[in-house]
Amino acid sequence: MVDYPFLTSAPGKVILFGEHSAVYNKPAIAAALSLRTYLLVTKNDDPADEHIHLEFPDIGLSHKWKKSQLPWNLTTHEQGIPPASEELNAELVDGLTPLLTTISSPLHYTAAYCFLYLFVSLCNNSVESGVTFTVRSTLPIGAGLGSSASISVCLASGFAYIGGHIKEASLEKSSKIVKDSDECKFIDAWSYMGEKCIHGNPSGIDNAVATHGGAVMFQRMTNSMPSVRTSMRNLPSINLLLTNTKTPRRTADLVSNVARIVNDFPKTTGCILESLEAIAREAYNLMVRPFLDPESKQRLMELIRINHGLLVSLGVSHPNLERIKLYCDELKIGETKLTGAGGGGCAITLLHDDYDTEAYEKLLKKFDDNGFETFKTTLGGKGVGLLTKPQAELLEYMTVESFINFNDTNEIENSIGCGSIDSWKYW
Ligand SMILES: Nc1ncnc2c1ncn2[C@@H]1O[C@H](COP(=O)(O)OP(=O)(O)OP(=O)(O)O)[C@@H](O)[C@H]1O
Ligand SMILES: C[C@@](O)(CCO)CC(=O)[O-]
Ligand SMILES: [Mg+2]
Repeated sequence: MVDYPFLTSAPGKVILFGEHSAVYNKPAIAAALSLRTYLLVTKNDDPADEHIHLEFPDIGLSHKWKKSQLPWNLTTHEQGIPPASEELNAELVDGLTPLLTTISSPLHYTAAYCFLYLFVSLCNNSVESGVTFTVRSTLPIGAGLGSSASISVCLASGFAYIGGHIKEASLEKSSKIVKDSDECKFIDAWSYMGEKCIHGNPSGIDNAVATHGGAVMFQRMTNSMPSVRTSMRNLPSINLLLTNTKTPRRTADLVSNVARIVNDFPKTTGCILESLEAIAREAYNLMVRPFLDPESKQRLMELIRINHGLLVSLGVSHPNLERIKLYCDELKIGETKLTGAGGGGCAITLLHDDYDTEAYEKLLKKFDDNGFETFKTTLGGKGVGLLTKPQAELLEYMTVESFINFNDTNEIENSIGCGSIDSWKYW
């Protein structure tokens, strides 16, 4: 029996090399961020409440469904982990459609669709009504930092916990554990289905990083083989600047546009995808060395520039991303590439060791003038976490209202954040 309220949390990610080519089964490198999404699960005391409530204030979405109206008969709850190749359950997708007709914005629709798909799949009909699922994120949403995967992981882990598919997380996840826990495998596989609801054809890299944390080289395989995730334990300390253009875009649109180009220009794009693979492999070899010597660092910088150029050729840049690159080039600050799906969202700049601090100040001013936002964050953080009552006193008085009313990301992080409360448990 689950003791309400409880919280789950998962990190965003930054892709260093290999976005988009990851969808075509090429290797890519990504690391978890310290920016995270948090899901609060509460139960009210009203016995007459027959609803399940969703509160997604970050995107302005509040909704509820009568529990008895959900298509419970369209799932098989014995199914456990879905195979890597599994498509969304078409009958369930059809069964959910009438429940989403009043939601018109695509941003809201995909979030609610992901919520319902995972909820009906993972919680069974005996789940209590009067439960509210409230999500807050310290990540920018739709900006290339894996917000969709981190919400999918929060939902999949929360529902799997309620549905009894996974057992309690433990307070100390030993850094010596090399094998993935069954719980993490379960959450990874189901959050992948959540990502499918949000953007159709995900590679699985974002949800893998949001589940397991750390830094990885990831490659999706063909023919139903499970993806390969190679942990990169001692990532060299690289000085990265993360800049958000704040230009909105949807990963789903960018991924489907690349699919069209790949289809229309198979030979040309085949070569581009192979080049992207070579870049990720060389970057991996450079980054797993114990020490990044100046020559290796220089090569890494050049790989960043080449990677960005190839992404431009696939049509996933944006004038604002090019502006970031232009300013960094002009002021000789470092090499820049877009990160995530592109089309807006964020860019990363690997800083030269000897960049001029005055030039750096000028750069920040230019970014500010353009309405861009820079982030300080650390790479390689923890994966999916759980906060439950006996350990966390704050849950005694945490309400949906207080959670929604956190003013900003600092307040969220300081009040409940994985970085500030050490009673978070990890699977
Ligand atoms: N905090 C949140 N609250 C509600 N919905 C969210 C939240 N975070 C993400 N989403 C859902 O995820 C969608 C954004 O996902 P999308 O894949 O387009 O961008 P991203 O994951 O931020 O970037 P990328 O996929 O390039 O890393 C939103 O439209 C919304 O449906
Ligand atoms: C664009 C993409 O490669 C990364 C999005 O963060 C899509 C994916 O791999 O699922
Ligand atoms: Mg996404």
